[in-house]
Amino acid sequence: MTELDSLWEAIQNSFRQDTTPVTFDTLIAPAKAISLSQNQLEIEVPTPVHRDFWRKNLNTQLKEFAQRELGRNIEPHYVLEGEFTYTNKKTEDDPTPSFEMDTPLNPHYNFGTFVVGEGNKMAHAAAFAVAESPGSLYNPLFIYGGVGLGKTHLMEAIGNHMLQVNPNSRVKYVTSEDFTNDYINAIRNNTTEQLREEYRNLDLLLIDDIQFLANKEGTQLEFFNTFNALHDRKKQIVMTSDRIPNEIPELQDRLVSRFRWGLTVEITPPDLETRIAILRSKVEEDHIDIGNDTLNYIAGQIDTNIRELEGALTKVQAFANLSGERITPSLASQALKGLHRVAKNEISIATIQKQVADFYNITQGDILGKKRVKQIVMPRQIAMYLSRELTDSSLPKIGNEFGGKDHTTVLHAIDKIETELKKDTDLQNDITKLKAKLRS
Ligand SMILES: Nc1ncnc2c1ncn2[C@@H]1O[C@H](COP(=O)(O)OP(=O)(O)OP(=O)(O)O)[C@@H](O)[C@H]1O
Repeated sequence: MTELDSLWEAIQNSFRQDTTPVTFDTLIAPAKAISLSQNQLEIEVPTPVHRDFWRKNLNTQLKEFAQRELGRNIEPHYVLEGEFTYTNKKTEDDPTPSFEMDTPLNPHYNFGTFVVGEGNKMAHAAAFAVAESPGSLYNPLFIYGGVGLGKTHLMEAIGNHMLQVNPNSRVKYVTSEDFTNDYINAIRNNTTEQLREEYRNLDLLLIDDIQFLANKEGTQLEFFNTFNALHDRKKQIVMTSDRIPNEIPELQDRLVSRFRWGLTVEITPPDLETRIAILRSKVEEDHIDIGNDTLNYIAGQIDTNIRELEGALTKVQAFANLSGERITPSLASQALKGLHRVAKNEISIATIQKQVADFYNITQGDILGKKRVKQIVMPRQIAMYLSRELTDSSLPKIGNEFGGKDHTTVLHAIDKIETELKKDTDLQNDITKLKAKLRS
């Protein structure tokens, strides 16, 4: 063993004794010492979140441990393992938590039950770091990604962790719709002062699905003031959304810029290994007897949404209970018959364009083209909307497949259709028919 290896082993052991197993596994164990000179120890870390956490929370201890081992002072230097796609802005310093909770968190949504994979490791590390250092490391933390990928799970895990460390912490979890309703009710009942008192004295505010603040001017102003009050006092704010802040339509610029003060992290759909690991952890937790081959089969059927993945497992279990048969890949295939047809990857953007064009008696060329007449613009926007709904494609990819259009055009189309859908029943019927056709 080299001097560096034995030094690092000793340092890691000291950290292991000094921290909880989950902190150690998440933030300390992934770091590796890569070189040691007279006074500099170079440490490689997997993500910028790890680097920030080491710099801010572990640096002093690291120097102490190294001094104890080597008998001299060293200066740690952190380097990143690779490049990461994330947006990071500088943050503030120091807080401490204390509380009472009126929105119960789901106790299952904790870090221990969260399976870490390629698509969520950055979000997981950031959430954990925030739970360990609320208000100081990344404030706000903004987690975004597709439906059913674990955003709420991670967000509530932060709350559960904080409450575990300090049961008096004031933690509140709300969806942005709850926040809106609270605000409207407070105006109606003349209780805005109480509402402010409640929200502005929290240690941790978790706001889910923040995109629903779009178009709500009054609520946005109230939220802006709540945000500022909490941030000024170095209290942690965590938000989730299906998209990045500047893609949320009609969100005031001052909110967009505040949302980007902290860290914005994306969760992307899990790869096959992660899906299998999620299923495995679920069957172990529920003591279900299912072989790896069946788990592989189920994980192969659903590749986008973890909620659907869990639903598929439940379906297979129910099918086995009803039929009294053992769970095998062939039983799973029977139980999930028909499911694969609606799996997102089965439908291509080209098929959507063709079906929509046929439905509205125009050509696929019209859909791809640039004509701005109403009879074409609306079907084009519907096709873009369905491409987002029924495939996994990103906005730029959809734009590309629609004759090289910009992703903001796609976003605009989706928002337009979503808004129209709220009031136009003919459009609702058309979309239902088109979806049924595409899935048949
Ligand atoms: N990495 C993971 N490990 C274990 N379970 C997970 C993981 N990711 C998601 N889940 C589970 O998948 C389900 C859906 O997750 P969650 O509700 O957090 O998704 P979401 O991204 O908030 O979805 P939505 O966009 O609908 O709000 C939950 O039961 C959650 O526990």
